[in-house]
Amino acid sequence: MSTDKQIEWSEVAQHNTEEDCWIVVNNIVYNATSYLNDHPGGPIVITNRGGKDATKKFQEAAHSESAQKKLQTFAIGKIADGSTPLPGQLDVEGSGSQTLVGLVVVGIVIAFLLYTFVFNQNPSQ
Ligand code: HEM
Repeated sequence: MSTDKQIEWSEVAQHNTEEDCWIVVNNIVYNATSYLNDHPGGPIVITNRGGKDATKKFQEAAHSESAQKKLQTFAIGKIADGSTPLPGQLDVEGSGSQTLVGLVVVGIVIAFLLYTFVFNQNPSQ
């Protein structure tokens, strides 16, 4: 399908349901609605990114070449020149900082366990 049409991020944001699900991968806009129930990874991973950028998630899933070709068949346009994503629409910073929070929590738990069971044994018992 043609990708000449220019689409604003604000327009993409409105297509974020199971009945009407657009995602963006590398600044190309895809209408994934008809594919949701055929997706081998399930519909939810796609609808989670509905109305948003899905570039990072799509790459993280290490999709095959045929999956990339399949994706191209759903192209409906590209992000308009100069259009800026709304807050939370990009697929970059959010998950990175969540990973960091997760690591800090795991670190605190390990430090607590070490302190309780290794360093804090009472010698008088
Ligand atoms: C219209 C967009 C998409 C198409 C056409 C597509 C296509 C496919 C295809 C054909 C497979 C089977 C394996 C392969 O050939 O690589 C697959 C698997 C998978 N996809 Fe997608 N995908 C899309 C979007 C997404 C998105 C946005 C995510 C994540 C947010 C995702 C996550 C996955 C995962 C996790 C699997 C592995 C499932 C498994 O092996 O159990 N996909 N996808």
